[in-house]
Amino acid sequence: MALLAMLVENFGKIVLSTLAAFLSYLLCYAIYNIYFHPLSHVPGPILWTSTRLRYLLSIWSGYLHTDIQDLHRKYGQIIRVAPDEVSFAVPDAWSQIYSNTSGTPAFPKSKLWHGAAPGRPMSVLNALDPKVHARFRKAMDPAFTEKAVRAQEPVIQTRVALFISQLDKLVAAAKENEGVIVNIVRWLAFVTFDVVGDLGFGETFGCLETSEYHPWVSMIFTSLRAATYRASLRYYPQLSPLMGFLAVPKSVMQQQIQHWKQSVDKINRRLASEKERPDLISMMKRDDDGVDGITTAELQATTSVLIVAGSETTVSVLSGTTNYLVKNPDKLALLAEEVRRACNTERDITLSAFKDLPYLNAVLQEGLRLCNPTPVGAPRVTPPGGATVCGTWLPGETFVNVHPLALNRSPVMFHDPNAFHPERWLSSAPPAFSEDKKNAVQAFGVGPRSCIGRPLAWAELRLILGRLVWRFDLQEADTEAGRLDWQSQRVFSVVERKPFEVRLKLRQGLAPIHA
Ligand code: HEM
Repeated sequence: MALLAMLVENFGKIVLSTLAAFLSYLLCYAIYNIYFHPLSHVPGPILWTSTRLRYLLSIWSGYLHTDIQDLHRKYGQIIRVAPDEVSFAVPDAWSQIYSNTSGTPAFPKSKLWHGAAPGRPMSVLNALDPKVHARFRKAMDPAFTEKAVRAQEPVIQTRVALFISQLDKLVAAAKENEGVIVNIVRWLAFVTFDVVGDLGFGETFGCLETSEYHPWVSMIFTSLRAATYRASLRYYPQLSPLMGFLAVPKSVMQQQIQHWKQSVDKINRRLASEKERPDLISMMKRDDDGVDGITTAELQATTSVLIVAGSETTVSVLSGTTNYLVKNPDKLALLAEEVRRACNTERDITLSAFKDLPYLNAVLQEGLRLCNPTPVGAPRVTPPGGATVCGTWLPGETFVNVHPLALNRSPVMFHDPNAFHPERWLSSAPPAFSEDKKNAVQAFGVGPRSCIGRPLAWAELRLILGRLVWRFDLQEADTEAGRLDWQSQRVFSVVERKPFEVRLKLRQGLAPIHA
């Protein structure tokens, strides 16, 4: 009783002393990080290097990518962006961090960002052990080679043809010569999700047929934003349960569970069907002992990852590139001229007809440079014994990252870095671009965990953009959504794409499909 009375009487003092102790601890922690931490020699602003709070606020605001780009501009190519994190804007860092180089294995992923969701089987993304990851890649490889993509071409072409035909219907319904204003981001999302759904699940999401997002697809961005919040909170595990509850509403958690169940159902339906078709599921190697292939549960988790990894990225690059093209009509005219000259009729348009078109490839390279779909990069950690990257010694368990935007838009790497100049990628590039460091751009990543879907992505990028520009004249729409500045959008692991409108007209001399 006496103790309780004393506590009540001194409640104010106890709170104040606890607060003072906490603030003193915080101050000592910040002073240690700024002046005595083994990374204190790496330049960076005190607000970012003293605690991780500023970094987290930046993630939560959706502007980590541009904040880090600004910090690189101010503090240099190798900077400290949190007490235990260093960001590199040096091309050599790609191979030194992400590749297996002469006896030094690629730096591992951190559990903090890449742990499997509770109750879910392991997928290729969170197979953290290099040997297990190698088993996944070996089992998946046959589905992602150039040869496999050629076999998958009929599936891709069918979806792209429907994309064109649906847009044609909209154009045909508009007044002659006026064309129609469409939110092209939606349509590009419809086609990329339907392609990857058809290849991954053996059934499309029906987005193109219904001109609507399938609920599974609508959920993806909310899910990724929730996953970004949840992962970022793992930096402070003590606060995680409370803040996790605040940052990720229960309804989103329930939707995520629902999302997972639907994926499993779709994959099981595909596995049970007798359909003989060249899709991803049929080409990945299965082994329920998990020795010479991936198990059914691993296949379910990996296919679900493929749908997201294969669509969110491709749709961002296509939308961003279209955004730059309509704002640069002279470049758009060059592209249209090239693709139309290459194929006289729509039937002539094949993967092989478009594969080596220099200007189409240059436009897409420039799109990948300016509109990187994952501009916050791919975090890794140094091995327990520490490592040297680009001449900078880093203790063990230091977070490291190459922030793509800081390199891709750097005036040190590129002439006129924020402008859209496909010409810089041509073999006959104008002299102004001769000093460009093209190897700074690694949109598909580097090393054993780089993008397995690269050949498929290139096939989709060329066919979808090429066929769009072959059939339609595109113009900037004089609407608010038509003026979207691509670079201003927020990022939560992937770009939070805003509506972007363009005016579409049927190319002169072509008859509408739906006359
Ligand atoms: C323009 C389109 C694309 C871009 C820019 C892109 C970019 C990337 C990058 C940078 C990584 C490496 C991430 C890391 O190092 O942690 C990656 C990994 C991955 N991508 Fe892509 N990607 C694209 C399209 C695709 C497609 C079409 C698919 C398949 C349908 C795909 C499937 C994957 C998978 C499964 C991984 C994980 C690989 C592993 O962990 O071993 N991506 N992608």
